[in-house]
Amino acid sequence: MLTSSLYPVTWQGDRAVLIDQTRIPQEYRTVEITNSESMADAIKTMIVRGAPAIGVAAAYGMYLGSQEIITSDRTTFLQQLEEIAQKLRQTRPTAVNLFWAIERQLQTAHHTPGDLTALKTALLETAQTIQREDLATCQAIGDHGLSILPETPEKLTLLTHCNAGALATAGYGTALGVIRSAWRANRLQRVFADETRPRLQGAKLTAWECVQDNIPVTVISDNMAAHCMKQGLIDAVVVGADRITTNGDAANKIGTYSLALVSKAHNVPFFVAAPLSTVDFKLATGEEIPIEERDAQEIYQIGDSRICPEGADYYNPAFDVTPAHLITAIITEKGAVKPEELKQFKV
Ligand SMILES: CSC[C@H]1O[C@H](OP(=O)(O)O)[C@H](O)[C@@H]1O
Repeated sequence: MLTSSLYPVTWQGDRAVLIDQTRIPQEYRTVEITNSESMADAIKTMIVRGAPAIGVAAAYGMYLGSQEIITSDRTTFLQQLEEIAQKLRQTRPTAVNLFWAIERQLQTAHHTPGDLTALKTALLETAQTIQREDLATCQAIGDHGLSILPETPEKLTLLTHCNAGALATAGYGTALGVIRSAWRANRLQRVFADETRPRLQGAKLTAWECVQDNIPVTVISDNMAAHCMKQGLIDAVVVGADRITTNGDAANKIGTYSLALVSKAHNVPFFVAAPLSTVDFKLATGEEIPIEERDAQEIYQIGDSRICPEGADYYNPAFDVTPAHLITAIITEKGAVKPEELKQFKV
């Protein structure tokens, strides 16, 4: 039974309802999505974000797009559905879940016999299945995390980066799923949350999720992790991932790589929590992962305030890649494994 009640995407009859994550924590608002174009925009503008969550969103976007196609001819329908798939693919390049969910919907379309009404129904059912599977996957990740976290006489203090929580998934979360399971098992003292510049998902979203669940949380700026570890404040680091390659290299929010280096320097276990849908077995190493670069305004502006002078240049990669040798274990729904053991799950 799922214990989280926070779902970033819900299906309500003929529309997807998204929590608008750009407004948390100042306000909790939802956005109704009734067409594929709006879903693509919601993913690109990060109203919905987080690898599994954008996979779920894209899956519903494919169904909404199918409803927009006016033809009774199956070949024409499938051609136009591919155009909708391409529109959704072009939203964000790094999280493999987006592409995996779109491909799964295309497979559904191509392999569903009967008329187009049956095909469209199958697309909705597949989106709902993807969402339901991810909910169960996150719970399993959380529970497998308990087996790998350090055994300490005191309750644990865990550091996380960005938001890999219920908001980033179908619910419950991956890194925050491990944190929630540790909290429920009475093994967690406190969470340290990196603010995670420039979009501040840690300060805004992870802190908000922890407060909602009454989990003690301390927000720190991204340059504090080393100092905290040197003081012995951190027992382990648990982060999410947007794309993991066959050798166990993991792309995650920018700043994860430096956090992994600092963890290694302080001999602090560094865990990546992610569903197997985040593993891209078509890629051998992290060098091949496309890294999204986002608008410079995310760097030079906070809210409505510009913090940098005109005339400066900006660089805004949204992700970086942590090499497998810096990762203690990858926590999946099938168990926690060393990075080099990940290939056992390749089908
Ligand atoms: C559980 S995946 C969460 C993952 O996605 C985040 O990126 P973004 O907020 O840009 O979608 C971040 O990398 C998280 O670790």
